[in-house]
Amino acid sequence: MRTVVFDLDGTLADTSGDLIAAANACLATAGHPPQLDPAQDMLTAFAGGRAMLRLALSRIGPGWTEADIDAHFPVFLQAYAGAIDVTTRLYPGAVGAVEALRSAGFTTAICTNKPEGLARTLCQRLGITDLFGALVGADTLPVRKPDPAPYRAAVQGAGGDPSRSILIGDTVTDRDTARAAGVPVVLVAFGPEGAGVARLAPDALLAHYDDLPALAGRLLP
Ligand SMILES: O=C(O)COP(=O)(O)O
Ligand SMILES: [Mg+2]
Repeated sequence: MRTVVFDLDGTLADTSGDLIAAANACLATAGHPPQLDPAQDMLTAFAGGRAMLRLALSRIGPGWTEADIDAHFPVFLQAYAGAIDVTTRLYPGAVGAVEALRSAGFTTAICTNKPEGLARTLCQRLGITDLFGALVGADTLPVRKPDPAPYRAAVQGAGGDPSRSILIGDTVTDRDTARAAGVPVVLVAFGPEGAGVARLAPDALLAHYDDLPALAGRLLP
């Protein structure tokens, strides 16, 4: 069975607006004005909550430490959980492509560095839970991407074989996960960097989800 594994943030869905709003809400509880802008800071949003908090605290001033990030992180997660699907949208064609892959006999899974609970909540709100045979999040296993273990768990959870699988993602973390697992990686070219993600030397770029079924067929003949 061939398997296509998807990253979530920045790959299946544009979650950046809600991630940035939650980071700004977290700063507000500490008395700070908003530091992150939905248009300018998308790339950082897709690098995850901690990356957003590091950028925000750097803009406020020097002297912050990783302990400050750790202290802010639960507040950020709580704000995000309360407003996870306000502006978040699936990318055009994503659902159709996953349905087409499944009709063509592929199994599908999600491997994300979002906490599993939040990822499951978001998938339910977006109505895509049943399109995936497995979902592995940042805290499902003791290790997260770019460790290959969550990737392999996602493939196997969907009933697949890692040696007959590919990863669709958006960041260097996804590229490194695929390399560590020894599988092809496709990076989406509709994110904030556009086709600039080619700098990460993926096996292929995906300009639009309509192209994915044919591309998956070529990478996994
Ligand atoms: O929340 C993150 O750190 C990134 O999540 P992703 O792995 O779904 O892109
Ligand atoms: Mg991502």
